[in-house]
Amino acid sequence: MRPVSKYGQNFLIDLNLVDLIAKSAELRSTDVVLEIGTGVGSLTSRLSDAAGAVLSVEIDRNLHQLASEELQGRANVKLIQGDALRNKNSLRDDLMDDIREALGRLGEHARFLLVANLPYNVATPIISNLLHQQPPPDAMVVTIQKELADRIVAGPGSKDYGALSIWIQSMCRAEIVRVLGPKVFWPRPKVDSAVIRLDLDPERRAAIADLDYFHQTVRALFFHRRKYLRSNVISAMKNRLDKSQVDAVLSSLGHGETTRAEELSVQEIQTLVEALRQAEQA
Ligand SMILES: C[S@@+](CC[C@H](N)C(=O)[O-])C[C@H]1O[C@@H](n2cnc3c(N)ncnc32)[C@H](O)[C@@H]1O
Repeated sequence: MRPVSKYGQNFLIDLNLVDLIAKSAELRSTDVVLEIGTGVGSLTSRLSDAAGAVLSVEIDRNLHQLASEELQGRANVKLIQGDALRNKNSLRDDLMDDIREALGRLGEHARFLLVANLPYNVATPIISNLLHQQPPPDAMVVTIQKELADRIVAGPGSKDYGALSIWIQSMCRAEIVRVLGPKVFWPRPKVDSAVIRLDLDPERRAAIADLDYFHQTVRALFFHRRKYLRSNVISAMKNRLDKSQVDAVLSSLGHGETTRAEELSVQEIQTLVEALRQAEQA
């Protein structure tokens, strides 16, 4: 078998780590697990042992074929061959239909989790997009590039803190479970990886009045990192709020002319975005 690098094929060869990922998910028999990147099915079989239903997607036809043979007879596993993404930013449509169907079947305590050794090139859109879905995952336990994990867990003032940290932390508790060096994969990637765990906080998510507005605005606030917050807000609100309206919102929240977005906590950014949304509606 020859790995296809454009598909981010770095397989975990240390099976203890495959176990660590599966164990970190603390699965129950009423859980529905989405895995993106079946590979040859080593993580899939462990997920199938512990969960109620596993839906696993693999883009590579040959791997899908191998995994289908490997996982034959496992009634709680559904394998899909194809791209998990419809386009750069959205999941393919049928995945959530399958998830909702399985959740309905497994009863009122059923939870939805993403557990995967993600293909690195699509890890960000997969994680970000799942938080827009209904339902979003109750938890995600995934292997990703360490550099991406650092951005996800970063706090104010850190160079890694940005729109992605805020989008995820506004809804989830985020922690790095384990840093993995290149040696535990075949072929070896050039960079370190990390297993991260994200736990959804439904109350925090419900506190965001408009998820699409929030996500877009947060991205715009960090668009020009070197600029002050005020100038990023003015650009983001172009043709929607004039400068005096932006200044009124910023000063009501105590943000001065030299405040930068990366100095604000997740909560402060949330409050600011909601104030801008309400000012637009006024
Ligand atoms: C990092 S490997 C993980 C494989 C396996 N789960 C493991 O742990 O060894 C990522 C897998 O995702 C697949 N993949 C890449 N892009 C994909 C996409 N857009 N949709 C579905 N699968 C994808 C790759 O072919 C590869 O098998």
